[in-house]
Amino acid sequence: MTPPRLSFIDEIDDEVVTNPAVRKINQNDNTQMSKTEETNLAEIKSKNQAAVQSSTIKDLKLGNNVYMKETTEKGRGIFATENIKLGESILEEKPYAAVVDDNNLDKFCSGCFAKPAKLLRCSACNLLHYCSEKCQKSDWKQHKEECKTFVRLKHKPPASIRVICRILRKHSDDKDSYTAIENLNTNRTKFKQEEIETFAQLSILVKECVKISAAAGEMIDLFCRLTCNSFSVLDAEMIGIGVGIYTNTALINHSCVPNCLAVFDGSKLMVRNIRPIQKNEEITITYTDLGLPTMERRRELNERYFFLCRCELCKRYEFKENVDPRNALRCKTEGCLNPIEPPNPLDLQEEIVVKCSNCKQNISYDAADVENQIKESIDFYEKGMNLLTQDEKRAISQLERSFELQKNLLHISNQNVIKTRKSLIELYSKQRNWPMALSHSRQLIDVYRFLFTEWHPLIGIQLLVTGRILLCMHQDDEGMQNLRDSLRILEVSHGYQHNLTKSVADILKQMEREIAIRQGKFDCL
Ligand SMILES: C[S@@+](CC[C@H](N)C(=O)[O-])C[C@H]1O[C@@H](n2cnc3c(N)ncnc32)[C@H](O)[C@@H]1O
Repeated sequence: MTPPRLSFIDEIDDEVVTNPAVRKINQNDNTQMSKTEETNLAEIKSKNQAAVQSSTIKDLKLGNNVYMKETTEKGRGIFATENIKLGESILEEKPYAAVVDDNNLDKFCSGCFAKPAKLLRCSACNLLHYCSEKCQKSDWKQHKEECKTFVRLKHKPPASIRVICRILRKHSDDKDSYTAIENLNTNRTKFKQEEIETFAQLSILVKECVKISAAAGEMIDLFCRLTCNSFSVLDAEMIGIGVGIYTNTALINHSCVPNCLAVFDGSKLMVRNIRPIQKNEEITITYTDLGLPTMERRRELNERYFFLCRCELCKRYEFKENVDPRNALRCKTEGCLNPIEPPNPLDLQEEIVVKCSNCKQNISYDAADVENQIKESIDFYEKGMNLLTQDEKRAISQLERSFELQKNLLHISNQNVIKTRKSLIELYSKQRNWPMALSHSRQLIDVYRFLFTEWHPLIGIQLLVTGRILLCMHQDDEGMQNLRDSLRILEVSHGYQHNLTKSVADILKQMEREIAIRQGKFDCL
């Protein structure tokens, strides 16, 4: 599962930060940078305060059924002006700037983010690809200067730098629209010194790409804003393909039990509600992967967005008696699938006995042994993932070894089991080993139904995957039923107009027609 938010700093690999060119300029620039920074800090702080205090963003155009309000706990947020029934589009927004990820540049169009069978490559920089001349032309205003830079620089800037450069170029062309960027929350004072230093180093790289006169402090501020406000652009199946800045949607706060989700059609972002919403209820999306254990979600939200999540899901697992299945062991009693608390790494006790809240049996295990098995299964998983592109059969064998260890030890919804199953489904499908792919895919539907709300798109997508597998196995009736169930969810999570929803509806129509012809019920003319 890919979180809809960008891991902005993670995107920038160590190689870029430790690039000698960047270090050298940085050393020479050090004193100047801190002085400039100091002079700018007061100005920046007052600007930020003005922005955060501004429920005064008068020209903010949001959807018809929402308004912005400031709260003491979360700052600005978006709220419903009326009751909203399930599956509506709450906000739709084109990106202020968006770029395709480095490893997807030859797979997705840098203009519309579509994934056609064939792409045209920019013949000057050889880096960006487009689905059509039309897309290339419409992106040219953005790409023109960038293209020259890519040709000039040996080291191609990573996606995070490319997106910042696009923002800065837009700034010099259209100062008014830049207010939307300045209005984003910086959380500047909450970043660690080492993060600010990384931003300072990366600013040098940005300045190599764009001719700008922005002071060092302003640049750092921009990095802070993007870290807390940028989105991973996802493909229709919720896999990350790029990074984008959506200035209105960035006003929506987080919950691990969100009433809405961000889905994308190309680079257009749509916020759709997967639960009915009451008048004046806050609109929420998730900033993190909801398959992660609560402790990890909280840690990520705190490190990245500087808040302690107090949603009902996080609070539920503050109580020891509630075991989070996302990192749980499984009950050893036959037929009992209850989650069992995993060993605490800080606990020195070897033999652990816990009472299963479902079957009431005492479950005992050796903490060191369990930890070793988990570690071993992760090692096999990683070996399998490293072999993915070289040798699919060996990759499967390593992943199967990982799964073998996990299946009797970990809860079915444990994040490690989910990851292994997902990779196995992909590999078995590539190998056309449909029965194995089917068995994992069916299990994953159950897991997602257990973890997520009824209308979560991942359930719809897994039903679609399962339906396709079944059709490949000529199990038409069950395959069609899975596709129908998938369509019902996608109509809510993605909407009728989304290309994915339309393609599932088309497959269904086509299959119904084929089956009718086969059964002689339909005149093919
Ligand atoms: C993308 S911004 C959302 C809009 C923001 N509240 C504002 O005023 O601009 C992310 C920031 O909002 C705040 N935030 C978002 N969700 C929150 C939550 N559930 N609890 C507390 N603060 C939250 C945090 O400060 C976070 O860094």
